[in-house]
Amino acid sequence: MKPDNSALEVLGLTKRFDRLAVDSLDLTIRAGEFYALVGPNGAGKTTTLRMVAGLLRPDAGAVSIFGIDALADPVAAKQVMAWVSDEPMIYDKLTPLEYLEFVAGLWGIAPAASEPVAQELLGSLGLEPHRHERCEGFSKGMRQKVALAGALVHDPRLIILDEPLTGLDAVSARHVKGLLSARVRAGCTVIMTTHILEVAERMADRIGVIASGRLVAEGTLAELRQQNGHADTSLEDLFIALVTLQVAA
Ligand SMILES: Nc1ncnc2c1ncn2[C@@H]1O[C@H](COP(=O)(O)OP(=O)(O)OP(=O)(O)O)[C@@H](O)[C@H]1O
Repeated sequence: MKPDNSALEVLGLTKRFDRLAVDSLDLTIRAGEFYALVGPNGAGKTTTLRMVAGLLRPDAGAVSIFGIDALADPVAAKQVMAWVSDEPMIYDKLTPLEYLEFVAGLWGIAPAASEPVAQELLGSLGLEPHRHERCEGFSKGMRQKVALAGALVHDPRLIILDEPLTGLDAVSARHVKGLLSARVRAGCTVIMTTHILEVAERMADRIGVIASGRLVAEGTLAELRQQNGHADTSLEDLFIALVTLQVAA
């Protein structure tokens, strides 16, 4: 089911709660691309990514991560990916450095190997001055960055983030965007949900639009514009047009 260069292949992914949240979704993310998933509130973005990350069992469908069947072998799949929730949980009594060393230990990475990685992550996220302070005194944005650093400490090839920029100030947002772009340049694949369409427009190689649990459009910004028939439309206008069409259908 996996084309040679795909990082993630989702086929027929379906999840129903009291109503259908993800509706037989097909999605292919190429290795090395920065992919933004956008869509209205309740469209099924988080539910899709939680199933991909192995946190929620799909009712139907298949998930392949670099060729690993993530439903049959979730441990192997988790080793090559990172999941960063929009509600991060970290250990408050630890300092960022201790937290990263703790997470690295869970992955079986020796402290001698993890420490330079942790220091580099904290530096690139602007947390270096706070590395020896306990997380309990941190703001929401600082906690988000510690959680992101923790998710990257095992050097995942696929990084999946749910709304990573929400609640971050401009400086922190720039740190996170810089870190993610650097990871993509180094060959990682990033999938991110966002409501900040400007971020999708500026950062993503391709954008997927989800509505009512289905992928209703996908492509580069130029391709989306072409599909919509307006060469100079903003992503916001395209988004509203696509989503309105979906609601009317
Ligand atoms: N644990 C749950 N129990 C019941 N319903 C759920 C649960 N999680 C999600 N849903 C429902 O599934 C649908 C999709 O929700 P989801 O959180 O995936 O949307 P989303 O696109 O991420 O939205 P948002 O942009 O608001 O975060 C919604 O109708 C939501 O109410």
